[in-house]
Order: sequence, then structure tokens, then C-alpha cells
Amino acid sequence: MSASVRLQAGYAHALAMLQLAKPRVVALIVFCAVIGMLLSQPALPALRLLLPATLGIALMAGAAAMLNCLLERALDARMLRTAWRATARGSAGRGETLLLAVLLGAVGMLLLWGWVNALTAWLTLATLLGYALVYTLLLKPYTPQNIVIGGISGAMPPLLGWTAMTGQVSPHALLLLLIIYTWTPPHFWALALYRRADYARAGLPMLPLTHGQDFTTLSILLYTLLLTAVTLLPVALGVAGWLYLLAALALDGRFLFLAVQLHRQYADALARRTFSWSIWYLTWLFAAMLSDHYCLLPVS
Ligand code: HEM
Ligand SMILES: CC(C)=CCC/C(C)=C/CC/C(C)=C/COP(=O)(O)OP(=O)(O)O
Repeated sequence: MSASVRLQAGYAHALAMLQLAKPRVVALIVFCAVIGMLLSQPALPALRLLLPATLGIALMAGAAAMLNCLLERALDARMLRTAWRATARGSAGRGETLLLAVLLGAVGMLLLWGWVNALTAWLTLATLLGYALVYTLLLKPYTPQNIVIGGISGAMPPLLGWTAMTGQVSPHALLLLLIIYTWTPPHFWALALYRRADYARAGLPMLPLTHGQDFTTLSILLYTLLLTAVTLLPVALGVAGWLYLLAALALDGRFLFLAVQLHRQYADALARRTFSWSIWYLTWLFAAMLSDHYCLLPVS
């Protein structure tokens, strides 16, 4: 094998290993964490705190995703959506993946412990274990409520960002957690609906398979209504102003419209659109919260 072919193969392998860290999911997780950091302070936080906190949370989230891919490699191999993963194809060795995940997690933990604070380090470790072990091994294969319970891990990032800057948990940070927590069921069940054949092949008890399409679309609609109420709480409690209120109403309006349509006239294409909207929704909602923070026009 020539040096350039070896280099190309090495590059392809590194890229495949990086994919195991689910970079796009982690990007949104880190985005929400950073917004949690910025919201916790009236002015911009010091970079010497913001940078290690961001990197530490990103590395530990990536490590959690990598461990999930490792533990689920046999299930992933049975699903069209995930069969391409290096762990599922067998091109990433078990030892190699475990080593990389532990390394990323350890560096992340050290950064948080040494440069941020112990509370954030422990909470992020608990989040990592909550997703990689509790959700992956104990909830996902056994109950259709897997993501409702396991969603607590996914909802932690803004709270982690908040504690990274302040060293304490506050009601405002818990409100941010609650927003992602109520967002998770519509986010995931929309995907589970149009990917149900995949989940059936893997034998996973996802809600569309255990309780049917109508029950799942109704659950999506009810959680979206709950999400609408929860996203209006920051305004009701006086921690967000007009700009956020208008953005939340528009974003919630679109989410509710899609959820109602989905329940009334189910189509895979609509479920796909709802899933895709859930990602834009969270991105814009948190961006609006941040913009509002810097130009607060109170709703009195
Ligand atoms: C337990 C909670 C969650 C579950 C079960 C879940 C499930 C999923 C699944 C299965 C996908 C893959 C879609 C695909 O391969 O096409 C996905 C994609 C995604 N999720 Fe979630 N998710 C959860 C929480 C979160 C959280 C907390 C965030 C961010 C704050 C997030 C952001 C994303 C993004 C950005 C994508 C798109 C990735 C891409 O396009 O490659 N998810 N989610
Ligand atoms: C800060 C920190 C340590 C965060 C860790 C929490 C974390 C990475 C949450 C992500 C949620 C996620 C990618 C769920 C995918 O579900 P799945 O595993 O069922 O999806 P899959 O079928 O694509 O593997």
C-alpha cells in the first residue's frame, strides 16, 4: 500500500471515529450549554471560564455518544439509519472505541474539574452516565417511556452551562432544562414514527410500535402543548421579554400546526418535517432567548 493510500485510509478511519461522537447532535447540545452560560451572567463571561467549560461539556457529550454507539453496535447494525456507523460495520474495534471514549471523557472531566468547578464536573459525569448507561442499557430496550425518562440527560446542557459559570443550580437554569425536557418527546417520536420499520427490525419498544400511530401522534400533540406552556413560563416569571415572547409564539405556533396535522392526517413525510422542525425550533428558541437577554424589553 502506498503512503498516500495509507494516509487516505487513516483519514477515512478518523472521520468514521469522529462520526461516532454524533457531532451534529453534540453541536446543538453545546449551543444550548453555551447559551445557558451566557444567560447566567448580565455581561459576557470571562473566556478563561467559558472556553474550558464549552470544551469540557463537548468532549463529555461526544464520549457519551461514542459509548452509546459501542454498546448498541449490534442493534445499530440492524437499522438502516445506523448500519453505516463504524461500530456497527465492525471497522471500529471495541477496544479502540472504548479507549477513545474514555480518553475524551477523561480530558473533558479534567477540564471541568480543574478550570471550571467540581459541581459542573460531577453533574456532567452524571449526565454522561445517564445517557450512555441508564438510557442505552436500562431504558431504551425495555420501555416505550425510554426517552421520557432518559430525556433528563439530554435536557441537562443549559443547566451544566449555568452551573459552569455560577457554581450553583438556579430556578432559571431548571426552567431551561424543563424546556428541552418537554421538547424531547415530540423531537424523538416524530422520528420514531417514520423510522418505525427500523425500530421493529431492531426489536426496540418504541412508542409507535407498542402503542400505535394514533397514540404516538396524540402524545406528540399533548407534549407540544405542554412545551408551548413551558416556553411561555420565562415571560410569565419575568426572566424574558417581548423579543423572546414573539419568537416563542411563532415557533410554538408552527410546532403546534405540524403536530395537529400529524395527528389528523399522518404521513411519513410530515413526520420527517416535524422532526426536522424540532431541531430548528430548539435552535431558534435558544437563540431568541439569548438575543432577548441582551436587549431585554420587559413584558410588564
Ligand atoms: C433522549 C433524548 C433524545 C433522543 C432519544 C434523540 C434521538 C435522536 C435520534 C434517534 C436522532 C437521529 C436522527 C437521524 O439519524 O436521522 C436525533 C437527531 C438529532 N438530535 Fe436528538 N435525541 C435526543 C435528544 C436531543 C437533544 C437534547 C438534542 C440537542 C439539544 C438533540 C439534537 C439532535 C440533532 C441536532 C439531531 C440531528 C442530527 C443530524 O442531522 O445528524 N437531540 N435525535
Ligand atoms: C453533556 C453530556 C454528557 C450529554 C450527554 C447526553 C447526550 C449525548 C444526549 C444525546 C441524546 C441523543 C443523541 C439521543 C440519541 O438517541 P439514541 O441513542 O436512541 O439514537 P441512535 O439510535 O441514533 O443511537
